[in-house]
Amino acid sequence: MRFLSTELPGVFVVEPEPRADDRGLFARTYCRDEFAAHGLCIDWVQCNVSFNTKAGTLRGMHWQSAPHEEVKLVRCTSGAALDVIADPRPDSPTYRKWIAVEITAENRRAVYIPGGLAHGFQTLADGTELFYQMSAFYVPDAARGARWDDPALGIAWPACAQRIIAPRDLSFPDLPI
Ligand SMILES: Cc1cn([C@H]2C[C@H](O)[C@@H](COP(=O)(O)OP(=O)(O)O[C@H]3O[C@@H](C)C(=O)[C@@H](O)[C@H]3O)O2)c(=O)[nH]c1=O
Repeated sequence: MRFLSTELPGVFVVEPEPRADDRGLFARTYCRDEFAAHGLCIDWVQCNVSFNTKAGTLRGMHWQSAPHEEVKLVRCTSGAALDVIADPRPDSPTYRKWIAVEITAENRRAVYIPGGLAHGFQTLADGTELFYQMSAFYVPDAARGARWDDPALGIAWPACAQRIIAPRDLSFPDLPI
């Protein structure tokens, strides 16, 4: 696996190194020792799947507050999505910074997201499924969110014919500027 750092400290793109032969390919998608060698989380307590019927489905931007911060390892197992990570912590040197990574079933990239950062995605194809490994349990009372179009973040989402967003995700208050 290749661990590629990003402009948001602590966020990594994890790329598999496929071994191809006549049958297809084989690739490691997670290795405890390699993650530990990079100082990354190796203690996953929950795995989630997120299926999205339509292209243009946007979920996020979500995180859990202390002491329930979640590290997330997110990959796309069907279709394609633009995965977005933002820093919603006003006391952070990278407050309001965001990055986007295209994750697809074909490129098999995973995105490693440290606790406390906001995560969301927009699907780029119908029938897109994401698979998450999570370092902490779901605690609904600790759920926090930033709106997809929060001016403090200014995320450049891809254009699409129709964006599908849950009412809760449209109701998050503005982050301070
Ligand atoms: C996240 C989560 C939700 N649920 C329930 C609550 C609700 O009834 C239903 C759907 O939940 P949501 O609407 O919050 O699902 P969703 O909007 O897909 O939430 C996810 O969004 C992306 C961007 C993330 O980063 C994830 O960590 C998670 O927050 O599933 C669980 O039971 N366990 C969980 O871990």
